[in-house]
Amino acid sequence: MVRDLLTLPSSLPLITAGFATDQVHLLVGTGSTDSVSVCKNRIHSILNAGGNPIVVNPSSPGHIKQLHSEFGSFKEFQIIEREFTLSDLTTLGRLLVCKVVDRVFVDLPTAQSSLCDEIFWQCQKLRIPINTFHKPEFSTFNMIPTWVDPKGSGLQIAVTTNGNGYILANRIKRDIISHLPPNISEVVINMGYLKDRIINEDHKTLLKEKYYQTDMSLPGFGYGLDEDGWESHKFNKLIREFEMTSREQRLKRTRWLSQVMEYYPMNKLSDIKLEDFETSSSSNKKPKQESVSDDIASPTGEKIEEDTNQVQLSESRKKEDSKTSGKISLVGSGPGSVSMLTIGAMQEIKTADIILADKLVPQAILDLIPSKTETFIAKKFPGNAERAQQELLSKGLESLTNGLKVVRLKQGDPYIFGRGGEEYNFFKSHGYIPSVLPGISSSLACTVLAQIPATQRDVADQVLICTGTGRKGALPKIPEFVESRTTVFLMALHRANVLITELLKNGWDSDVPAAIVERGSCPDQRVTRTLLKWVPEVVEEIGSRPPGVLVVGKAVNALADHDLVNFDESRKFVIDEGFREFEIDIDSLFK
Ligand SMILES: O=C(O)CCc1c2[nH]c(c1CC(=O)O)Cc1[nH]c(c(CC(=O)O)c1CCC(=O)O)Cc1[nH]c(c(CC(=O)O)c1CCC(=O)O)Cc1[nH]c(c(CCC(=O)O)c1CC(=O)O)C2
Ligand SMILES: C[S@@+](CC[C@H](N)C(=O)[O-])C[C@H]1O[C@@H](n2cnc3c(N)ncnc32)[C@H](O)[C@@H]1O
Repeated sequence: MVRDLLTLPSSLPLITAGFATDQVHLLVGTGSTDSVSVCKNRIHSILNAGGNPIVVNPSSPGHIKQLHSEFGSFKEFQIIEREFTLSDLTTLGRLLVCKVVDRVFVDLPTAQSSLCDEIFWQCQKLRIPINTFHKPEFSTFNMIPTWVDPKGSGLQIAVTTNGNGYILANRIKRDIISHLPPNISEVVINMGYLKDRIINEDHKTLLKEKYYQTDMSLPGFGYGLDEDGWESHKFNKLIREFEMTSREQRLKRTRWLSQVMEYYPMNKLSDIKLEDFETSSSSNKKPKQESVSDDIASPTGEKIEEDTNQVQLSESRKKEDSKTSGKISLVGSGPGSVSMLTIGAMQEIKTADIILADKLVPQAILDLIPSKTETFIAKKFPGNAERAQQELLSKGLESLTNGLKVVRLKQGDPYIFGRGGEEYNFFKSHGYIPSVLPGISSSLACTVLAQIPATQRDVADQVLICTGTGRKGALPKIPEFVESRTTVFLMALHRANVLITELLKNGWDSDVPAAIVERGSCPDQRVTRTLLKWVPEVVEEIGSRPPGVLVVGKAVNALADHDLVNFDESRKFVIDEGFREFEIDIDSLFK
């Protein structure tokens, strides 16, 4: 690589979102060309961030005129029409910080470029961040091309290539923005609104109570603006729906919103309301109470089944006198990639009157649904899965009695931990025999996507697909350890520590290879290889990118580069990011 090591930092810059409210930012010089566009962009950025831009040593009367006409109406903006002196650094700043300016931008005409060195070292001594235009050697930070949502949602998108090309960075930024849903502003505004409401209504009551730790147990959803903890594994941590502590009860909506942000189709997040949570989580919700009391009891499983029976009775009564009856299919949509959807599933998606989709059905599949088709996405999140299931079934039944073609779009395969069998029985008991279309289950797709041959001669002669979480969050019956078996655990990562402990207690080899395969076949697929004994701490370290499977067995490394998977205490895991989608030209397929 041809790089001028003298000018560019060898390590990557630390990207932060710096607060600049009321700060004084000094712009020394306005550039050596007729255009003041760079200076203008900086002044706009400083004003947008609530700062006070002061221009000193403007390069020409023309520049002064242009800047006054653009920024003259801003009281925060100043131009000092004289040469720069080093004392400006310690006299033009805020009283709060002894008049030291908070940030310096240098863009001097060529004739004054010798000053750059002096300004830089003075700023270093005073610990003032400094950027010198096109001189990285005299800079401690650089501005990066940033898109600011013009609708004021607060969304900003910045891209840096760390010196590989400003134009390229701008183009990458434009490409990212072009892929956002058109209503992204409304999505961001709505999510921020719901977060603030939940914090004010749920968390503040907790803060008054003795046991509430101030360390948010759900990073990425704290009071502040820190958004770098968003992949924490905790937002998906196992919560038993029917055995929540009163504290977990109070944080229920926090978990719900975290999962909605993680799972729900991006473009639909603008329509989510807190009432959605109430309806999908407790159709018999207690009357709203002023303060959250200790006696909120989660409905028991029996209560929910009774409710479901109520749904059945009332719907079946309706059915008797309905004139036409609808049709229903339970359709497996595969792990997520469109290239792994069956033709039958595609046909069902294209011809449905209403689609009832799992929350796990990824965006790429949902995007295939014709815009005219009503889509209802299960709001199943930790702690309200049963109620959401009931809501979904009654929606399906209502549509059937109205004579609609109902497609129940399940993630992966309907009969692999998809409640497909229960749903089949439910609709059959109401006189609707579902047609069931298999899908590629994530349990097998993820092994292939991670380059794991689930069976291979002299490596593995059997495959076991096992849940990590049973009814009401119970542990499954722990399978025996078989050296020649590949075991794929689903619904397991949110309780990896408990599960692994049980496996090791039951004679599983702690050094057997293991792989965590998350968001298989989606653009943000992640494969993490490690050893079984280290899975809990690896999950803790890399955070959660659900949904994910845990694959255990010698087959995990059968095709891997042995140097890469030769783990020890100093290197316990290796990550392989991303999935290269097969290009699918759907139209040509059906010509
Ligand atoms: O490991 C993780 O990160 C979370 C694992 C995970 C679970 N449910 C989930 C996922 C996928 C996901 O949300 O990423 C999400 C999940 N669980 C399930 C489905 C399929 C469906 O409900 O249509 C789905 C997907 C729902 C959807 O996408 O809308 C099904 C399920 N949940 C459960 C079971 C096991 C059982 O009930 O016997 C089963 C399989 C039933 C069967 O064999 O057909 C139970 C389960 N799964 C789980 C939990 C913990 C609470 C919770 O997190 O929902 C619980 C406890 C409970 O629901 O009472 C874990
Ligand atoms: C309730 S089960 C549904 C399984 C689904 N019926 C199937 O056949 O793939 C949900 C679990 O499937 C796994 N899962 C689903 N989609 C996945 C994906 N794209 N990548 C990795 N794991 C996935 C995760 O273990 C998740 O906890």
